[in-house]
Amino acid sequence: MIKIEDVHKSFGDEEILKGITTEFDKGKTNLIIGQSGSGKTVLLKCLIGLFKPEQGRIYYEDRAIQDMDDEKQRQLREEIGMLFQGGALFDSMNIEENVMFPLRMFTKQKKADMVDRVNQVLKRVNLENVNKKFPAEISGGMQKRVSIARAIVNKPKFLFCDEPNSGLDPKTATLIDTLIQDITHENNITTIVVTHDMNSVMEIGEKVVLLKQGKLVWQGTNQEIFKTDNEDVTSFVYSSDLFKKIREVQLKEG
Ligand SMILES: Nc1ncnc2c1ncn2[C@@H]1O[C@H](COP(=O)(O)OP(=O)(O)OP(=O)(O)O)[C@@H](O)[C@H]1O
Repeated sequence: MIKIEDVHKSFGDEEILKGITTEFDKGKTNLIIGQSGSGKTVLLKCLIGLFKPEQGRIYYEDRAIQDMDDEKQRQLREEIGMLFQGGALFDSMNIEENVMFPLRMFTKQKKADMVDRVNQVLKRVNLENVNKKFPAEISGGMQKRVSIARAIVNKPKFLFCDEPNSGLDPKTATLIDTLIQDITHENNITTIVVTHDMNSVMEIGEKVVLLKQGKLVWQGTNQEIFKTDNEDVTSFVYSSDLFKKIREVQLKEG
C-alpha cells in the first residue's frame, strides 16, 4: 500500500500539485488519470522520489520517504519496478541483458541464477527464445513485454507504469494491460499506472484517481466511474465520442 497525504509540488511560482491525498491499494491496479498537463507524471515522480514535494507525506506501507536516510532510500528503490513510457530498453543490449540489468544492479547473484530468473520472467510474459535478440529485432508489443519482464525481475513490491500501452494497437494494448493486472494479482504488488486511455480504465481500473489541474477531483472504481454524475468525471470520460455514444445508449436503456 502507498499512502499520500496533502502532497504539494511547485515549479517556480506555479503550483502543479495542489494538495493530493489518497491511497493506492496492495494487490490492485491503481490508475492515475487526467488530461494532459493535469500533473500525473509529476505525481508519479514525487512517488518514486525523483521530485521532492514542498509539503505533504508519502508512505510506502508504514515508511515515510521523507524520513528515510540514503541507505533506506536505496533499499526502497530495490522494492520498486518501473515500466517507463516507450519501454526504455537499452538498444545495445540483447533481451537477456536488458532483463538482467536490475539483478546486476541490485543483487550479487551468480550469472547462472540470474539467467534462470530472466528465463522465468520472460516465460511469464509469454516470450521464449528471444534472449539473444536485440530490441530492434522484435515488435513494439514484444518490447513492452520485455520491459514488463525487466520491471518484475527483482520481485518488486511496488510497480509503476507510465503510459504502458502508448503506441500500441488496441488489441496489443489490452494484452499488456491484462498482463500488468495479472502479475499484480499473482504477486500482490501495489501497482500504479499513469494513463489517459479510457480502455485501460475500463479493463484494469480497480482504483481510479482523477486529477484536474493538480487537484484530485474524483476517486473510485471503474464500475463507479460510469455511474457517477461528477462533472469532472463526465467531462473527462465523455470527451471521447465513442464513450459519449455508449453513455447515450445506457441512458436510453435506463
Ligand atoms: N521539471 C519541470 N519543470 C517545470 N515544470 C514542469 C516540470 N515537469 C512538469 N512540469 C509542468 O507540470 C505540469 C504537469 O505536467 P505533467 O507532466 O505531470 O502532466 P501530465 O498530466 O503527466 O500530462 P501528459 O498526459 O501530457 O503526460 C505541466 O504544466 C508541466 O509543464
